[in-house]
Amino acid sequence: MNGYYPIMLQLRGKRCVVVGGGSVAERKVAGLLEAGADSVTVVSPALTERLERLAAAGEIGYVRKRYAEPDINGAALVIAATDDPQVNGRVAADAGRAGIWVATADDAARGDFINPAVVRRGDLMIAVSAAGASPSLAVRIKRELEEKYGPEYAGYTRRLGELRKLALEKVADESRRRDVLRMAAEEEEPFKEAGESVERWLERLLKLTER
Ligand SMILES: C[C@@]1(CC(=O)O)c2cc3[nH]c(cc4nc(cc5[nH]c(cc(n2)[C@H]1CCC(=O)O)[C@@](C)(CC(=O)O)[C@@H]5CCC(=O)O)C(CC(=O)O)=C4CCC(=O)O)c(CCC(=O)O)c3CC(=O)O
Ligand SMILES: NC(=O)C1=CN([C@@H]2O[C@H](COP(=O)(O)OP(=O)(O)OC[C@H]3O[C@@H](n4cnc5c(N)ncnc54)[C@H](O)[C@@H]3O)[C@@H](O)[C@H]2O)C=CC1
Repeated sequence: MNGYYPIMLQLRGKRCVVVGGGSVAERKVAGLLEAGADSVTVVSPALTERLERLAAAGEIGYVRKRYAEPDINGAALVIAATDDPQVNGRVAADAGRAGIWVATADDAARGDFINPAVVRRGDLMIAVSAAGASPSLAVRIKRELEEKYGPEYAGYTRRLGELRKLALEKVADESRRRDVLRMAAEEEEPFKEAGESVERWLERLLKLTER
C-alpha cells in the first residue's frame, strides 16, 4: 500500500515546470491553470494544439527544446510527463537533488506527489485518489461525485463562506457559533433558501439554536 499525505497547495507566484508537451502534459497544465497557478512553463520540442494556443496567448511559458537540468531552476513544482522514461527519470533525479517537489507521469514511485481526480465547484474541491492503484477507479468515483455535487454547490459554498464570516463577527459564543455553522452545512434543502440574505439565514439559524 502507498501512503500519501493530502494537502491543498497554493501555487500563486510559484514557478511550475512541466516537461513534455503531449496529451498527459496538456492535462497536467490544465489542472495547474485551474488551480490558479500563474507561472507555468512547458519544456518540450513539440506541443499539442491546445498547449500551442495557451503558449501563443501567453497563458503559459514555452521553451521549445529537449529537457536539460537548468530548465527546472527556481521551480517550486515540477511534473515530468514525457513519453521517455529515461528523461522522466532524469527530471525526477535533478529535482530531487535540488529539493524541488516532482511528479513523474509514468512511474509514481520516482516522484514526491501524484495528481488525484478532482471535482471543482467554486471553492469546493473534492479530490479522489487510489494512490496509483487505479486511475480509472479515481475517475469513476469522481464522476459519481460530480452527479451528487452539482454546479449549485459553487454558490452554496460561497454563501456558507459568507455566513461563516458574518458569524465570526456577530456570534461571540463559540459553541453556539459552531452549532450554527454545522447546521448551515447540513441544511436538507440548502438551495431552497437561496433567495434569503446571509443575514436572515444567520438569524434563522440562531433562532433554531435558542434553548
Ligand atoms: C500515479 C499517477 C501519477 C500522476 O500522473 O499523477 C498516475 C499514473 C498513471 N496513469 C496511467 C494511466 C491513466 N491515467 C488516467 C487518468 C488520470 N490519471 C491521473 C492520475 C494519476 N495517474 C496518478 C495516480 C492517481 C491516483 O490513483 O490517485 C488523474 C486521476 C489525474 C491527472 O492526471 O491529473 C487522471 C484522470 C483525470 C480526470 O479525468 O479527472 C487514465 C484514464 C484516462 O486517461 O481517462 C489512464 C488509463 C487507464 C488506467 O490506467 O486506469 C498510467 C499508465 C500509463 C501507461 O499505460 O503507460 C500511469 C503510470 C503508472 O501507473 O505507473
Ligand atoms: N499519469 C497519467 O495520468 C498517464 C501517464 N501516462 C504516461 O505518460 C507518458 C506520456 O504520455 P502522452 O502525453 O500521451 O505522450 P505523448 O507522446 O503525447 O507526448 C510525449 C511528449 O514528450 C515530449 N518529449 C519527448 N522527449 C522529450 C525530452 N527529452 N524533453 C522534453 N520533452 C520531451 C514530446 O515532444 C511530446 O510532447 C506515457 O508514456 C505514459 O507512460 C499515460 C497516460 C496517463
